[in-house]
This record gives sequence, C-alpha cells and structure tokens, in this order.
Amino acid sequence: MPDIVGAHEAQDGQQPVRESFGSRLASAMATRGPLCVGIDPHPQLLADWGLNDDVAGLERFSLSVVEAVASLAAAVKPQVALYERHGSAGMAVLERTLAAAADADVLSIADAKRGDIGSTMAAYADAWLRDGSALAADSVTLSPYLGFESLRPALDLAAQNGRGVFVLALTSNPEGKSVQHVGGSNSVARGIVNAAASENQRYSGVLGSVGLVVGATIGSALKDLDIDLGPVRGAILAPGLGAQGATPADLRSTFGAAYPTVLATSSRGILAAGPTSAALRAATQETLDSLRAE
Ligand SMILES: O=C(O)c1cc(=O)[nH]c(=O)n1[C@@H]1O[C@H](COP(=O)(O)O)[C@@H](O)[C@H]1O
Repeated sequence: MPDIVGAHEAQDGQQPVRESFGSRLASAMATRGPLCVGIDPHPQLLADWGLNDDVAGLERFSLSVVEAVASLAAAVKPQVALYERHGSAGMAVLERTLAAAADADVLSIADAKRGDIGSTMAAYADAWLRDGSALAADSVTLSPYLGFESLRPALDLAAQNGRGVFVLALTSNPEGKSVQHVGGSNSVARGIVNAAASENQRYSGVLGSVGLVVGATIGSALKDLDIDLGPVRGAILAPGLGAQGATPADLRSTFGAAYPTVLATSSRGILAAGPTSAALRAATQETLDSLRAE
C-alpha cells in the first residue's frame, strides 16, 4: 500500500494523489476551530422545532442544520440510528444530508458505530467509505469490540479513498467502563489506543486518518489507566459536551497535552437553539468561542 500523503501532490503523468482525511480534518480544525456539530434528529427536538416526527420533518431538520453550521464547524456528524428509525425513507434523507454536507464543503462523520466479523465488515466499509456509494461519508464511527483487526476492511478502504474512521476507545456513557477499563494498566481501551497509533504510521502529515472516540465525560480515566494519547496522531472525537454535562474546562483538564487534537462534538446542546439558522449559528459560535478560550 502506498503512503497516503498529507496533501495533493501530482506525480508526473499520474493522477494527483488524494488528500487524506486526516489532512483535510487538520485544515478544517485549524481554520474553523475544534468543533463538530452532531445532527441528532430526536423526536423531542423535532417537536421543539415545530416539525413532525416523520420523513419531511427529518429532512427539514437535517438540511437546516447543515445549511446553518457548514461554514462554522469543522465537521457535522449525523447520528445514523435517528434516520434508521424512519426506515428506508429515513436512510434516503441521510443520503441527502451527507450530500448536502459535501456540497456545503463541511466534512461529514457518519455516526454508525459499525463493527462486525471481517467479511461483513467489508460490506459496512463498502457502504460508508466507497466512492460512489449513496451513503459515502468523509468518515464513519467504528466499534472495535469484535477486535481491532476486525475493522481491517474499513481501515484499508478509508486509506485508499482519502476517507477516515473514528474508533471507539473510551466512550462517554457510564457503562463503557465495564468493557473498556478491563485490564487496569493494560486495559482494553489502551490496546485500542495503541492499535490506532500504529495504524496511523501509514499516514504522513499532522494527523493520520484513524481517529479515536474518547468521551469528554471520562474524568481521570486516561490517567487512571495510564493511557497516553500523544502517540496516536489522529483526531480525538470527544462527545459529551453540553447535554451530557461536560464543559470546555473538562475537555482541557481531561485531555491535557492532547487537547490540540481534540475535536469536541455537541448535538443536543447546539440543536436545542433551533430552528432558526441565526440561533443555530449563534449557539455554534458560542461553543467554538468557549473551546478556544484559555
Ligand atoms: O460516537 C459517538 O459519536 C459517541 C460516542 C460516545 O462515546 N458517546 C456519544 O455520545 N456519542 C454520540 O455523540 C452524540 C452525543 O449527543 P449529545 O449528547 O446530544 O451531544 C450522540 O449522537 C451519541 O451517539
């Protein structure tokens, strides 16, 4: 497998090399700031926005969020389950939401949390990471709890296509500990972090395309488990800000020296400001300002 370079570099007589997801994300975080806006069309939020809990409401909600935040956020993260609950028509709205994000020039993270045995994983990779797939996103969230290596088809397809993945390491929910903390100083989560670090060695540039998910709510877990995020060289997607109670100050104290690689993500905390574009933009800007404040 050739090295994935951090930027476009045309070689004589060949197709330009595709810019990696890690490189595209690093640029977006540098120019726009370290915030991803989650698109979570919960029934209650649809109602609060004066929309029905149906496919038309879902589409209006999703496209409004993309339109409002695309120029401010480094990425948007549609939560797949909230489209799936509307059946095939809901998944079609997700396809149009991902296309709208691409048209609006904001990176997409499909929050699908996929993970399966290798042969089936190849099909999930095909759905979310293949050029020309209706559901193709810039990146997808993956669950490594069938074993990190089971994710191989997605890791390789992402690398080939300039796309990325975010692998769950330490999740924001309290139950995550019962799996992820097992092993103490040689924890399951530490194994995932090390595997991501080694995977990113195939990428040059500031950030590799294999990110991790580490919740903003995990408190002292990185210290307790003796986990160093420094060698990962991938973005750390940190959910938990806002609705789950974490603050920008928590992010700084939790991540310490790794904070510059953290991409904070907030869904309900920003979406509750809707439905107007102005209010969504103000909430996004306010969150960005608080993430940048010392
Ligand atoms: O992968 C995720 O995005 C994720 C991982 C995790 O550990 N915790 C977590 O909350 N998430 C997602 O992040 C979003 C958080 O939403 P809010 O709590 O409304 O900001 C939801 O879509 C969750 O599915």
